[in-house]
Amino acid sequence: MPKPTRSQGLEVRAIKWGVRHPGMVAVPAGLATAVTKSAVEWGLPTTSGIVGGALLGVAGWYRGHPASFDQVAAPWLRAFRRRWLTYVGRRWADILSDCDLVTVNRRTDAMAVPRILRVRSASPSIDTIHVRLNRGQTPSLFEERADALAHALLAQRVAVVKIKPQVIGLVIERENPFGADPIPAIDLPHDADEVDLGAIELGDTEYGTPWTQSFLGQHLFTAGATGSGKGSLLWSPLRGMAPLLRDRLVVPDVIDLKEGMETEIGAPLFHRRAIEWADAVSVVESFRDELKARQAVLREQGKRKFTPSVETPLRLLQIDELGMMTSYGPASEVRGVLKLLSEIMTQGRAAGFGVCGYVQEPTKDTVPIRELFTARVCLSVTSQSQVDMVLGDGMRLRGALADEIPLDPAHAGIGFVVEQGSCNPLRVRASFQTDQDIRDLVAFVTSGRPRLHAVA
Ligand SMILES: Nc1ncnc2c1ncn2[C@@H]1O[C@H](COP(=O)(O)OP(=O)(O)OP(=O)(O)O)[C@@H](O)[C@H]1O
Repeated sequence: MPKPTRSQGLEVRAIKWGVRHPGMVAVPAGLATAVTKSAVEWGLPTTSGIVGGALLGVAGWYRGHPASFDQVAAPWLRAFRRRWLTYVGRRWADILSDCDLVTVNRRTDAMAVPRILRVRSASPSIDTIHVRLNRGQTPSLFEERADALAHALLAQRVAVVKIKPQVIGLVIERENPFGADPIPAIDLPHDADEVDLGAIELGDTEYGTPWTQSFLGQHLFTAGATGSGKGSLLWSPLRGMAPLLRDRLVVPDVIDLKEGMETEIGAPLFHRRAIEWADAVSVVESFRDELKARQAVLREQGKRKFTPSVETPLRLLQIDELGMMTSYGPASEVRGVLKLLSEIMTQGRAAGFGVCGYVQEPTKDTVPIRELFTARVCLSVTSQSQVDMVLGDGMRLRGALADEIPLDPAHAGIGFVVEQGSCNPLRVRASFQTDQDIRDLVAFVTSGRPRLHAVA
């Protein structure tokens, strides 16, 4: 038999590599095969040129458009690297064996290691591995061993998610990217041109970049158990918009049915503030009436969209503990409130009327209008199912372990968001506003103008 040439030998080795490691995704084997095939057909110089060109293209993408690189290419490259360096054959087998998660055939004594089907790495600190269970194993066996597995993988925690019979997802949280100290409030912007309503800074992302949120044509939903830090997401948007509040290009209302405790200190910032049920209903009614009037004005002017101005400011309605309005209030009136809020939220976006709702309990029963919110933040919640309720189906499996965020000051304000255009959760931490920060904000906004607010 003729001896294979060097390039044929390479090709055979690449194919064998893929066959010998069947759990290890087809990508490397396919890639290696493609490269060797190209080397056989076009020669090494051409192939090196193509590979080099591709690498340069990736590097150019990274430098030229880091945001889209982070969203699209980085998760894929990270997953690839982790698959082949961290969760690779022998190492994976040893870890599972040490954690008692392998099975041994009684007849043949052969050890079977649960096979990795897929590795995803949505963020630098969270991986999700899909694993096929051996016959006789159950997801609860992995749940029992999750702590041991986390230590063996040098991770903070491992959560187990059932995907389908015999397949589980292991969500591996490698580290907490945020320190124990709160992220300080941003410096107060002084001029209106420093503020972009399409990107108000709320805190940091796990990449250490600013976490921004648009308030143009958006309704923001924030869910979190008591003590999770929802208050930060009430004050941070206002701080980010400070000069616009001062110049009346943004006019906020607030409903705070917890006896006004959360918002008392910043009361002068609000155009209307309600701390009792009857006033709260009238704030929602007035907000809807103003929306109707704004729509009429825009129609007369032949405009389909508002532009923030003193005559047509961005109107924000912040509702702390939204569940009190949409579920726990007097039964006879809750229906009317739901109708008003639905009207505002379905029609308000183009006219510049946004709603920010804050809830402890994000279920449909408590917040039937949940689906009308266009942006969502999930802070620490009390059950696994609440994560997908807030962020969308499958987000917990993709790494949003919001139910595992400890409810303590060192973790307050940490949560997950799913940015527009992305299908991966992003870990974020809201910046923290001390009482003094809120007082400074009030002083800045109200300086040189008569008090704006009128308690409804
Ligand atoms: N972004 C943050 N960073 C660090 N610590 C925070 C942050 N936000 C809040 N905290 C801390 O967590 C505590 C609870 O925060 P907060 O009152 O905002 O929670 P909450 O979710 O509004 O709770 P509740 O629903 O009971 O009002 C605060 O007293 C503060 O010490």
